[in-house]
Amino acid sequence: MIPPGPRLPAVAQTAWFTADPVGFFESCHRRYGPVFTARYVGFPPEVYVATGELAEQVYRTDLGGGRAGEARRDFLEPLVGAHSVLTLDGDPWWAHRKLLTPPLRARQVAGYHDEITEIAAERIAAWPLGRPFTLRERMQDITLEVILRLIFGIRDAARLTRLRRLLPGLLHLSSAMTVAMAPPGARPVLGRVPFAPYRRFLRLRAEVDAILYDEIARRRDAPGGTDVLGRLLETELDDEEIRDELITMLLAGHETTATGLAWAFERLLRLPAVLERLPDDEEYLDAVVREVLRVRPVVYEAPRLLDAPLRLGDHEVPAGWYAGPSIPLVHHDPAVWDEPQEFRPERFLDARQNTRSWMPFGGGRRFCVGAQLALLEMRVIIREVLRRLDLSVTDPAPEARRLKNVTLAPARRTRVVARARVRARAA
Ligand code: HEM
Repeated sequence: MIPPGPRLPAVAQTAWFTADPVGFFESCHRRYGPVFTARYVGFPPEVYVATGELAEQVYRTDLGGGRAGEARRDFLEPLVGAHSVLTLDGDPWWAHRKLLTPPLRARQVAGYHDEITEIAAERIAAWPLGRPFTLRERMQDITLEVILRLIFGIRDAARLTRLRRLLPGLLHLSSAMTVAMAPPGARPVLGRVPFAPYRRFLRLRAEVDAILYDEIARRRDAPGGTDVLGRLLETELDDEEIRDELITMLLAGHETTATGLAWAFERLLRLPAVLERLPDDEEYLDAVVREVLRVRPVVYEAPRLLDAPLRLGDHEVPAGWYAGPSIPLVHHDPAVWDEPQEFRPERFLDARQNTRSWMPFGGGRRFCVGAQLALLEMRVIIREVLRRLDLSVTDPAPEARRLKNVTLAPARRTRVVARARVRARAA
């Protein structure tokens, strides 16, 4: 039996999902149970599952029968190119994944701790005091810098300045343009239309690529370095493949981590008892980060495009459809999470916690390759902010979750006021 779902026309489901993704998931779940079908304009039907156990069954298709790469390719290829671990599948995917994993392992990224601390301290020192501002952009500024210095390995001040200026615009144009304005078949034409966003995107991309290829050439002449680019240059990847993977890590790791941090402060500033125990208890800080990503997962889904029909309990999902977890629903499964709505970091201090139902980074073989870096960044940046500043919110009401590209972001972008700490917290 095909999983049930709303009878509304696809256009109405798309509008509902876009306006309130979590509300849409919750309503479908209540009405149709833990496996349901949504229909969006321009895409094959998508089946969502609401438990960790069912999600695992979908992730098992990573061994054959499901393609995570193809599910993302149409949106991402204009920016990440044809050689990205995000959009490849099968053997070519594995060839890249094998090379990208070692430099992003926990032990490797631990070596970035001090430099992330420095970047955060430098940036936080420039935040305004005593007047409202939005934290999300400030977090994007920090996570971009981490990528430029520790992944791209760029040290040259002029180059850093140019990329800081170019990359936010490129990312912005690419998300707006690929989804809404440039279906794959129309791209060659749109690329020639003066003033079309797609043409502007191509121009910006060419500017960024010129800098990246130049950097790659320079580094081939002077090998070494502990950044991720240095490690990729030791592999058999050619320049174009390396360029594509650098942009992939930027795209996958910049806005996601910044949004996770924006949610961390959106939650913490409304939870004085939790805030009080921060930031110096490292184990508790780690639990706080994990709990933030549970109650406010940044990425809401991790679909696979099915090559073959997939059985999920009493249901069968046809080949050619998408299947994957609704991550917010899995993270609020009452059979696994005691009082799921409550923010309780202590859950993660308990070693028996069921981690199968915690999937902010997806799962299966396509599990986020940058998860360890993201977790480290979140711990370090939260700690550095709290050591230096007292933050307060401008409006005590919780911020709603809004769709922002592939993420769920705080609607008011985490609006706060900062004051210097009278006595700095212990360093
Ligand atoms: C809080 C921050 C982050 C979140 C919530 C996040 C979430 C995710 C999710 C849900 C997936 C899809 C997994 C799946 O399909 O099962 C993914 C994939 C990926 N992420 Fe992350 N991510 C974050 C940070 C990063 C960072 C910092 C990097 C790199 C530096 C990164 C690189 C990637 C890559 C390359 C993939 C594709 C993996 C593959 O298909 O083999 N992510 N991420």
